[in-house]
Amino acid sequence: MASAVEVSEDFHPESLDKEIHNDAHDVYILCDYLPLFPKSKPLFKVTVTTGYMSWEPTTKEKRGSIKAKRHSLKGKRSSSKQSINDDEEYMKMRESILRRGGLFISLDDIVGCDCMKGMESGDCSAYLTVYAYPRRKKIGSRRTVRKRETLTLMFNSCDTYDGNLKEAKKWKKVIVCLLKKIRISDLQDLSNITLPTQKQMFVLINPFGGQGKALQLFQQRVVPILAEACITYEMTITEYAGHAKDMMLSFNIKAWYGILIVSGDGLIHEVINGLMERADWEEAIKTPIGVLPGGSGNALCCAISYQTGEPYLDNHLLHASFTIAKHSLIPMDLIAIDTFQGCRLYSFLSCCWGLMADVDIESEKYRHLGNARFTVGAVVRIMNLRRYRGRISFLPLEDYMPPSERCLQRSQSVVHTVTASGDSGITRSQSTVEPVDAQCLSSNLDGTTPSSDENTFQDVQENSARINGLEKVELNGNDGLNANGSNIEKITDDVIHATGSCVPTPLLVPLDKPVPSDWVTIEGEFVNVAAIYLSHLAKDMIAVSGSKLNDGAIYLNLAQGAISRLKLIQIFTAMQEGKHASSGEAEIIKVKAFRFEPQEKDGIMTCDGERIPYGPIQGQVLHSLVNIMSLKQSAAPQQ
Ligand SMILES: Nc1ncnc2c1ncn2[C@@H]1O[C@H](COP(=O)(O)OP(=O)(O)OP(=O)(O)O)[C@@H](O)[C@H]1O
Repeated sequence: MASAVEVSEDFHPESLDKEIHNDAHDVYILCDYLPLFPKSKPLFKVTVTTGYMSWEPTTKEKRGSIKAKRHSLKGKRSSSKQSINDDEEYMKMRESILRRGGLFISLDDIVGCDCMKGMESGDCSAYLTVYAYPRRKKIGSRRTVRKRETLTLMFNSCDTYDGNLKEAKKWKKVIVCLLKKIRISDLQDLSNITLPTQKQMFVLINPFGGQGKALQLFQQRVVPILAEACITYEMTITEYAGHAKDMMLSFNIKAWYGILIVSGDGLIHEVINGLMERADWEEAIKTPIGVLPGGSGNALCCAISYQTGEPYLDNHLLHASFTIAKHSLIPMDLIAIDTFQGCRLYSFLSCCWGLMADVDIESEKYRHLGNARFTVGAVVRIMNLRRYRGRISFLPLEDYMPPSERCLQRSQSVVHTVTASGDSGITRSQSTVEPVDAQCLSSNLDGTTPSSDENTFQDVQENSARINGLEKVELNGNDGLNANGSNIEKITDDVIHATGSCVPTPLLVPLDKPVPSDWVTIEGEFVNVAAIYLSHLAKDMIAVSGSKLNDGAIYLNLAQGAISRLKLIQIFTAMQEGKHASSGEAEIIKVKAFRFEPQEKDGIMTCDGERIPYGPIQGQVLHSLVNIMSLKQSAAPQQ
């Protein structure tokens, strides 16, 4: 990091050309900053370089006039440390500028700048306002949060407004280039630099997301930040469940920079599945996707903030909007999910069966509580605990060591077979396992009607019928419906349409075939079965604190049937801070692929928080398929 350039007070910007010549990576600007005393001498030396902007008093005499400011800086010094990089030289520079009574702001905290005209008649000055969101200590808390700050430079060396505006525009361009990491080797070259034309964002808003305030929040609190960052957009409000997915099927990927989703995880699921169903899915799924918290859970948005060290417990919308304004593209894994009805879904968050799925769907009736609906739902469900019998198979990502306390039977290299005659049985290479329950659906999905498996095949039929039947039951009971009471429609919609692109999934064999021999199978009774791929399930539910967007891993959360209510409450409590870890009765296993085969007739299964037909499903990781708008990932998540 180069040091700031010392220049005299009568400095003229062009004179810097010579000085920056030997240091082609950094640009320095010096201009008048006269917000308090128009038409007086410059108070500050303003420096802009690749890492920061700073304001310093130019003369000793003038220092008294900014005494108050220097005082307030003391508090800011330590609190803003987290938002700037750790480069030693950079820190030294910052400290020295602050010591001299200056202001310092990291370019990482600046979203944009704009030229303006003075309000007063006769003022021929041009103003350049810089919009920044540095982190400041939250009053009464040890946490830091971003606060909007504007810094205004006045240009008044010319007698005409046009002359001053020309100068202001020039420095605006310099700042924009630095923000966009466009190299400027010489200020004379500035006119030769063409800034990339910015394509618009396609903004999708679910008016029923969360507590139904997504549109209002977007207009009041997001639009101003997008404007400061010069991000243009066109807004579309979804009209029905499934609308976003329909739009994605014919979305013109060439016409837009990216898709900005203002909703919860349900709309993100729709967008991803719409893009993946297209014939050109490989290109379409690379369309940058940004998310703003407009739902109840907002798991992806929380996970992004968590990984980048951005606050999300306080004013998440502001921090997520800042992320969009400053974003880089970070790849995210998707999970290809095959359902027993032959549907292919693409999941970015979770596939759940048991407790978590029950809570997600059953807590819909507490939607008015916002994010708290999950806590209330969890307490209600734990008090009325259900257990589900089934078989879980997975391909471990790392060496898998089952906990010795486990009561369940488990076998490495267990193969379930369905013979040509349709007899269901088990062959195993190592440990002893009881025969598979004859009602296991997955062994019979090829449609054969063997004598011993007749029930099983009927189960498949019944399962489909149950979905239709459920429609009435749930509508009558007003249970498990989404914002417009369309949950069942959503299931039906997915069942009918979710075929689409055939992305290769080499780890998966058809659901009616036994899992490959290098998979592990566990059979028994479970309270919770969840394949999770993000750190968060909701704002205060950190299911897997170590999960990254693109770590190629699925985190299988299994709670066996013997688990106590107390233990479950302890787990849910620990999840609020991400301190939940593997224990004997509740394991977290890192896998590449999984299969769930329920043996109970009734239950709830969810994919990304949306209900899917109840029956066998399987999934595998598709590494780094999606481009997500995020900040650069920080070394350690903070909150
Ligand atoms: N205009 C609409 N009318 C009714 N339903 C809609 C509309 N637009 C979207 N939906 C559906 O609303 C459901 C819920 O939306 P979303 O998931 O975005 O919010 P949420 O459930 O509050 O948040 P989260 O999933 O984070 O908890 C989705 O299944 C989506 O398909």
